[in-house]
Amino acid sequence: MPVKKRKTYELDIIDLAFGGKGLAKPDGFPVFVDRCVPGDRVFVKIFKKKKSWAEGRLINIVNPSPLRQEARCEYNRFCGGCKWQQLPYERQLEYKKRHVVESLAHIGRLKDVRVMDVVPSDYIYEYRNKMEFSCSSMRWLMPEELADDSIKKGFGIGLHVPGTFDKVIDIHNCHIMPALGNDILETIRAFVAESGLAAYHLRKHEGFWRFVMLRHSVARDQWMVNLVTSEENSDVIKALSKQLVKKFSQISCIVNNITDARSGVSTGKEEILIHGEDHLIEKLGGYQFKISANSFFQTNTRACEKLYTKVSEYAGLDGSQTVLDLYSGTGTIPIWLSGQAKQIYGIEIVHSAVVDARENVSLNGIDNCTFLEGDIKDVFKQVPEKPDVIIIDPPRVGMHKDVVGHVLAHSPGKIVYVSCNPATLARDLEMLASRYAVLEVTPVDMFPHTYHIESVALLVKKN
Ligand SMILES: C[S@@+](CC[C@H](N)C(=O)[O-])C[C@H]1O[C@@H](n2cnc3c(N)ncnc32)[C@H](O)[C@@H]1O
Repeated sequence: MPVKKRKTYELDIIDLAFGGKGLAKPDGFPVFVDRCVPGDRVFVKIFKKKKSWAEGRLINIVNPSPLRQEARCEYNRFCGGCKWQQLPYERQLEYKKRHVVESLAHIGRLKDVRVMDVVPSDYIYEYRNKMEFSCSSMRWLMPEELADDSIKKGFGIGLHVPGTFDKVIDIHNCHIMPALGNDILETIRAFVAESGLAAYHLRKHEGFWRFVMLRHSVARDQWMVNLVTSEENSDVIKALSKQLVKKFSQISCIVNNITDARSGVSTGKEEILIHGEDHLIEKLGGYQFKISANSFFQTNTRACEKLYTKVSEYAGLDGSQTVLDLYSGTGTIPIWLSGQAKQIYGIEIVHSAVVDARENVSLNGIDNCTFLEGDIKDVFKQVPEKPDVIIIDPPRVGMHKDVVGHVLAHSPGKIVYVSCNPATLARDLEMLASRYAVLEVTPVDMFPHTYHIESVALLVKKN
């Protein structure tokens, strides 16, 4: 075997593989290494060894690839957020397209599908409209911080080291959210540090401060601050709110979500409105959307408009069709298409998302969108009309096989499949390919500097 666990090796990175990791092949044996660029010569320590592949940790770069660029973010070597910053954006798009093509060919056995160039994100920094930072009483120290005695070693607010639940990097500057978010976070950090209340201990499950969620409305340039705590303490939360509102006129909403759940989920069991309204208003195209603290909304607003434009184009509606939108979330796709269809039905499992969808429909004065609540595999039968077009936008795991069965049984003339995971996209398209021809797939980049890629596929019924 060419490599052994816990040993270090000097390797040449020859490609990028699944999950965005660099690939080296000493004597033909695949070794995956995170945060590498093809053309890098790197020093690597093997930490996982399987029969047919191994995984190594980057120790240092012996010879950087000519492709490599300086990452803008100082936490880039450790943070789980955006690991591709060292790769120029055009190259990121090339690799993302290739990932879609290869997933379709290898997982879905769909070799001849036309895959278009990736639709890029106009903003490659400051593009995320929502960030969720964890509070920790035991923050993880970067190597240079370990040597600095002036650094407070306890409390931190930030993002996790990938694959860990208890290692939080104290992030002072995150480049993928709008810059003001960092100033807001800094004010919160200073307040929390002086508050006399402990940040959450992620192993002992003790402490008051749990998460800070920041949300931004591009349309109104307004911010929501969601302070997630383990219990209620209105004096402290109101004091922080007062400071924030005084300093940042852009904050239009502050809520306090309270949760004693042990899991790292920032959704509160109870929400208390502290300042302003309990939601933001965002716009997509000409439509307005109400976004509450716990609602799902696509995280890159401008790229979402590009995604939905592609959905409209593929749906090719002329006002006469009935559309069924599976996995409809807060109703954004039905509302986006409402002016182009006779009637649209959405199915969504999360109650609060369905409530938001219905509110969003009335907010926009729309009368041809109806939402059904429940698991699609159970609720599908309740759709009162046979759809001409089905839109499918499932979570990363893709479609349940019973849902595939329902879709095939209804066999609409056209299917538009939106996916955030090329692997499950390929698997599901293969299942649909018995009755449908996959005419075209367009990847849309919603997540610059990460290997994630959204895709829209157009399927038409075979004769
Ligand atoms: C990727 S989101 C898409 C949301 C929406 N189309 C959008 O663009 O904002 C997937 C949605 O599917 C919902 N979902 C997941 N499993 C479901 C199921 N079995 N039945 C119905 N909805 C489900 C989730 O709650 C989530 O809102």
